Amino acid sequence: MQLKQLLQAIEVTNGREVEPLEIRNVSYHSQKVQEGDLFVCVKGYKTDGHQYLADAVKRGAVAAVVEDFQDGIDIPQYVVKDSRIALARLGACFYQDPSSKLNMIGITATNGKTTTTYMTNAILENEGRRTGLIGTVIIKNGDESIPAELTTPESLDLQRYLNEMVQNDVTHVTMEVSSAALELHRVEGVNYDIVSLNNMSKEHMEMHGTFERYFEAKSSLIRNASENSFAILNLDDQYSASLVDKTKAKVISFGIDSKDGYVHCKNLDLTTGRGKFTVEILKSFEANGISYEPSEFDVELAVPGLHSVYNAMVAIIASLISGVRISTIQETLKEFSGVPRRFEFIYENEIKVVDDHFANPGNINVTLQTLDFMDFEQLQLVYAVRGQRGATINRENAEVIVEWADKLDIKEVIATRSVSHTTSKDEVTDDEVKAFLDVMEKANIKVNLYNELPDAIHEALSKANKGDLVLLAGCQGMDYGAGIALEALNKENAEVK
Ligand SMILES: CC(=O)N[C@H]1[C@@H](OP(=O)(O)OP(=O)(O)OC[C@H]2O[C@@H](n3ccc(=O)[nH]c3=O)[C@H](O)[C@@H]2O)O[C@H](CO)[C@@H](O)[C@@H]1O[C@H](C)C(=O)N[C@@H](C)C(=O)N[C@H](CCC(=O)O)C(=O)O
Repeated sequence: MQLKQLLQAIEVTNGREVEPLEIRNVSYHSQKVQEGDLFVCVKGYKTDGHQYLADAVKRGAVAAVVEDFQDGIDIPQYVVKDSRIALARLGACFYQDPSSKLNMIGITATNGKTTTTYMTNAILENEGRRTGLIGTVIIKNGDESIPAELTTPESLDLQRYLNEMVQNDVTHVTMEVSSAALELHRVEGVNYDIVSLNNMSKEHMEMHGTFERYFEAKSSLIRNASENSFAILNLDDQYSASLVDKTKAKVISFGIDSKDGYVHCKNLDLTTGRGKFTVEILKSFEANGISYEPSEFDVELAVPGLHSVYNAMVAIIASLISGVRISTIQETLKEFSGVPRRFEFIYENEIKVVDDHFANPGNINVTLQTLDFMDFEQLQLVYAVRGQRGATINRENAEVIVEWADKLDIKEVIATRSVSHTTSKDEVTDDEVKAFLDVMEKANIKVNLYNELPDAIHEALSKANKGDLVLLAGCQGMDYGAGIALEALNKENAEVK
């Protein structure tokens, strides 16, 4: 693509004449630069991309987009105010605006993004749509998928994936939109047909600083949605509800408690472990040429918990807007097997073992609430202290456990200075551990602290009696915590036989 065409996508402030250059590719990491690239210098959290411009030139960059002009560099430099925004717009332009050729569904929330996108994708797929899925676990393009590195990829990579999906005849893409992505302009230039913000609670203070800034980032997905799009908002969540009149999008609101929206979830029954409820369309709405008049239909949900019902409501409404038949929605949700590490039953025998990512107060609250709906003898809780997220989140996580301690009969917790989602145990600080321990001590809950996760898990398993439930809370899934537990349980079974 010609440099001139690309630069029309961004605002260059140093007004230099554009050289007639053919650009092979756009890149933002010097080590990935190849001959003929336009290199975008991004000021990051760890380092400054401007420092790598000389290296990028050596590797073949023929032009650069910078925030600060760099002396002694022998290629044309185009100065912009914000190179992350520029990177996103250049990506959309280079890949010929793929999102406008796709039905794009953007899902945000503090908790439940992954489950909601999986549910929505499963419904669309069962309706015979060719789908893409982008999120924490995988990036799926039609029949193929690769493991994901981030929840929401960097803007340029995101545009590349979307373009690959267009090339592969995908029609519907459901994606998780993280607050980090919104803060760092990764989805700038993505045209959404449907957006949703389902719930908000404290998370990612290490990036946003305050809850207000976190909400500011999250809500921008809704606030910036176009008048041609739909916004699905949850009236039972005060933050989601506050956005009803803050968007140009057509709002389809819903609630379980609230009956003021377009869609109401009633007759909710969670006693069997599977959610059962009735979706009642209270106010008519039209989407993609289909009119939905006041009516109702029943849904059975294969995954447990009230939070799953909220996630399902978003998936159901997104599917109705996308023109999916109600029977497909019902059949899919009845069979939906859930998402790895989101209240995932990894073992169900004399004892049950549940793996949960247990990341923040909001998600811990719904996880413990789900346990409260269930029948079991004693809970054995293995809490992996969260590293690199600060003392506050560990203190607040502990406070939620304490809030549920009476109801769930938690008198003892097995804790481990082990891995969190992104860090190794060596990076868990004493402050982070102490913040958790202090709250537990005050509440008279005994903590057995282990350095190594396997030791903590073995203790929990050896303590568990018939009918007990072991909760692996933040223990890094099959590749670590759940894997260790399963190996031990399978070995034990083999020995018994
Ligand atoms: C805090 C954060 O989000 N950081 C992301 C950000 O990194 P950064 O801007 O700080 O980059 P940096 O490492 O300082 O480098 C600055 C620039 O120099 C360039 N560079 C760097 C080194 C080099 O040799 N050459 C070079 O050109 C880099 O390509 C970059 O452009 O941009 C990088 C490129 O896209 C991301 O990989 C990186 O994600 C890090 C790994 C990360 O862990 N992010 C997490 C917090 C995140 O985004 N999480 C959310 C989900 C959160 C949730 O809901 O749980 C997500 O969407 O995944």
